[in-house]
Amino acid sequence: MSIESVLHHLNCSKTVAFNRLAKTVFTHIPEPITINIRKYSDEFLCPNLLRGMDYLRFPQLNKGLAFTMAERQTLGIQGLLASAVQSQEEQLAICTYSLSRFKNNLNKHLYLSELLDTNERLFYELLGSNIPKYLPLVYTPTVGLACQRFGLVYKKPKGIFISIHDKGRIYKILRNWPIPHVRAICVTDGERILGLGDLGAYGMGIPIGKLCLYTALAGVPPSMCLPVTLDVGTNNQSLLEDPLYIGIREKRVQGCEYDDFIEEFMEACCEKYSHNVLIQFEDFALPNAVRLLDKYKTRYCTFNDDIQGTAGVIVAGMLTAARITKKKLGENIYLFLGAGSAGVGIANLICDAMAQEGVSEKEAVEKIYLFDIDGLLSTKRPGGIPKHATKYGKDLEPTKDFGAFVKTCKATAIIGVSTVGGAFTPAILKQMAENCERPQIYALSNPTIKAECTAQEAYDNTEGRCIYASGSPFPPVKYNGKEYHTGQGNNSYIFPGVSLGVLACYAHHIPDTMFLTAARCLAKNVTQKDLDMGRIYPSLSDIPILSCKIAVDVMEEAYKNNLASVYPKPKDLNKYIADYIYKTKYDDVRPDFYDYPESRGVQVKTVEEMVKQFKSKNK
Ligand SMILES: NC(=O)C1=CN([C@@H]2O[C@H](COP(=O)(O)OP(=O)(O)OC[C@H]3O[C@@H](n4cnc5c(N)ncnc54)[C@H](O)[C@@H]3O)[C@@H](O)[C@H]2O)C=CC1
Ligand SMILES: CC(=O)C(=O)O
Ligand SMILES: [Mg+2]
Repeated sequence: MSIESVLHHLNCSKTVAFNRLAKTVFTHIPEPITINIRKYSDEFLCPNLLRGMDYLRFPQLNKGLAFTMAERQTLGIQGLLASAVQSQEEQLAICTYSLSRFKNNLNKHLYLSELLDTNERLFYELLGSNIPKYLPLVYTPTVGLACQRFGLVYKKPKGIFISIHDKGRIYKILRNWPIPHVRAICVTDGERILGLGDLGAYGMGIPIGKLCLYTALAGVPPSMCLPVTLDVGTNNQSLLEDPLYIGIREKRVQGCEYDDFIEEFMEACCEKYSHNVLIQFEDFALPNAVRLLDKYKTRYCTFNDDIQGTAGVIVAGMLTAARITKKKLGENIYLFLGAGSAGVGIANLICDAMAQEGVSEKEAVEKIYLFDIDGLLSTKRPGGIPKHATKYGKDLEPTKDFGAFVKTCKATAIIGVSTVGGAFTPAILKQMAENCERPQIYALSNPTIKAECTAQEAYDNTEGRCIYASGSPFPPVKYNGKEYHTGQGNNSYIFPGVSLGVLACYAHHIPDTMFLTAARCLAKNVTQKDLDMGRIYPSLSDIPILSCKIAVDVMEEAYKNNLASVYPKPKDLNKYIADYIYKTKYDDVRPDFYDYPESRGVQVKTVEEMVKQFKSKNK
């Protein structure tokens, strides 16, 4: 279809046409788009040319049985649907019930994935209806399993795979994505998927899951998001031999070839989607993660979630813990198990937060100890200290005995980012309880099996005195006849809000300070009720509201530091964000074109009523 025929059909100018089309199909574009229409001529969907069936085929448009009779007649889909007309609430009740019938979480994940392929708004409506219940099904821990089984899970394209053999053609491949106005890309090369190691192209589940959270937790319109997997091979032998493996069956490419490939990818993204397209790096392995962030953070609108997002959420937890312990950040001793992307990212942001308390960098660094697979980061150890963590090297004798060191350094906070499930043994936890009145225990490795200790273990071994957070959710803890609901120290509290703010004001860079801003905003929103329940984070259900607050603070910072590109600055940022975000409720199809009387006449039932009705019918 040529652009000329589209314009002829619409009888209007190119820019007006595009804005009208884009606004109709992707109804959630808040700002006018000024684009080079030629660039998009071969790649956008024109609603006026859509055939009726397309309204059922495209998940962005589909409402299933919720199309009213008037809409069905208007769109020419009468008869393609059964006669019943359902409300979105009724559909939600059916989905809630259907999902509850699956016993296995991977099957639930698959059900949700299919719903996303069928009816996007219903999918997000369902997710939003109970975030604590559904988040673990689209995110950690289930997403880890889905990645491991991605060969079975993979059905329809939800993102783009770019392989090392596509070098020289990345721009062309990006053009194959059917939606033109992508604003946020989440990219992985699959080398460090959660704590599960190198999953190669199976890692695609992660960018898909993270971008789902952009929408579910921050209202970023899904059409703006593009998941990408860079398939540079895998060093995971079992995948290379797995008949179901969907990636290239070669060892990982490294060195200059890898770097050139990433460079071409970054350039192609900007050429295709404008220079401030946001690129979130996710689950890259250690040397690449740190190196690429350093290389690109001042050249592109980019951040590394494992380094910076994680730092934001953990510093927020520590700021909240300070309200319980009555100790400033600078009055603690921090001991890390794991000195990789997450560990050093957190340590660096703790230093930045301490600097705001007036602690010098030297003093801050003195309060932070890190262990990696080779033991304490000691200047005396053979093999030295990895470059990204040099400043944390201590002039102490090398040791690999983390447990003994908990006592030696008198740690008041231990942070597990090691991928070693169960590494915080009962002895270590007991020692923490001796070190201070309210020890902080962060068992952050994902998925659940990789957590350094469970919530229950932490309580049981610290006489219930610990302040605990984990990367994946744990069931409530029972201790001394009381129930505690511990918090999830997961970057999902931070990256959706930061990205929303960055996207909304078209910020062209994302400095580290934005993550401290987000951390402070998150910490400020923890209530006494949260603390009484045993958690240092707000409820997961509050994340959508928190993300909007974080976004507003991020935007304020962007304007203050001349990083924003939307001018004049909106007068009311809260309203601007509220208008910006994706709406999961169905809207009427082309109500301004057609004025059919409503023919539904269906009594709307509540979700509870529907579930009850279904249960009684299916006994
Ligand atoms: N809760 C959250 O929001 C987040 C959690 N994570 C989790 O943290 C873990 C680590 O992630 P990254 O830092 O990105 O990985 P990474 O690969 O960059 O770092 C892992 C670190 O653990 C160390 N390590 C490995 N085995 C060890 C052992 N037996 N003893 C001591 N240290 C050991 C490594 O030497 C390395 O320093 C993963 O499980 C990941 O899922 C990561 C980002 C966010
Ligand atoms: C949460 C996250 O980003 C990770 O475990 O890698
Ligand atoms: Mg990650």
